[in-house]
Amino acid sequence: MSDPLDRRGLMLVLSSPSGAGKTSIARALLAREPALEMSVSVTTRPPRPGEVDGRDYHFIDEAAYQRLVAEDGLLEHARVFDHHYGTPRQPVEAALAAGKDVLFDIDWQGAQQLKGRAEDDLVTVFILPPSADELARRLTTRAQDSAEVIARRMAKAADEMSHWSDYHYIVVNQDLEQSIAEVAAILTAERLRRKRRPGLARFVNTMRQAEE
Ligand SMILES: Nc1ncnc2c1ncn2[C@@H]1O[C@H](COP(=O)(O)OP(=O)(O)OP(=O)(O)O)[C@@H](O)[C@H]1O
Ligand SMILES: Nc1nc2c(ncn2[C@@H]2O[C@H](COP(=O)(O)O)[C@@H](O)[C@H]2O)c(=O)[nH]1
Repeated sequence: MSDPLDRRGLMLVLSSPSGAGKTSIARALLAREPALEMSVSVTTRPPRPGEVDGRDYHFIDEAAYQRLVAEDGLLEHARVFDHHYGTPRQPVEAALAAGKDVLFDIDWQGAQQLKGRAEDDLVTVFILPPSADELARRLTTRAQDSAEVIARRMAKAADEMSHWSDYHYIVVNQDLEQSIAEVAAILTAERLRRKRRPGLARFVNTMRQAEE
């Protein structure tokens, strides 16, 4: 009998203005979801204190980034806050082929590019902060960027937020635990979608035949 749980992997995208909480939600989700794999982006920005190469990002220089673009090694890529960011193609394709789900922490430009390439497999979530003041507070208390970088990110927040309505789901990240639970619920529901479960038709047919 075919496995009724047999299904296609999905691509779960989290976007938000900088500091709204994508990384915090993503980390918690990965810790509780063994079938979920993080897409580790490449970036030309320097590492923040505590960031680990290969875990948080693959930190690369401009020449390496341009090579990846030229050889079509990135599934999507964009310039964000004066640096280049991109999603390495091969690990995502390998994970999806193995039936795993992949989590992306990317901006609206990246989400738009993925939509153009893999709309059927894509589930997008926009994370909003509870207020502009709280967003500023989070960026400041994270204490990992210079005052200049924080000011630049705050200045871009309104523009980033203008893309909220292009996303399938919206989570207002006031209480972190609740936001994690909400994104986990989205993942659970999307995994159960009929279109992602090709094994179901045979499963039901086999049961129906057994009844005859
Ligand atoms: N619900 C919350 N309540 C209070 N603080 C939060 C909440 N969610 C996240 N934070 C804190 O806000 C700061 C920014 O969060 P985080 O780094 O997850 O944001 P981000 O959206 O990934 O930002 P960036 O796009 O710049 O990487 C962190 O210090 C984090 O601990
Ligand atoms: N389009 C893409 N955007 C990305 C990717 N990796 C990260 N990001 C986004 O960049 C900003 C800034 O990130 P930070 O780590 O410097 O704070 C944030 O919105 C990320 O979601 C990517 O591969 N492609």
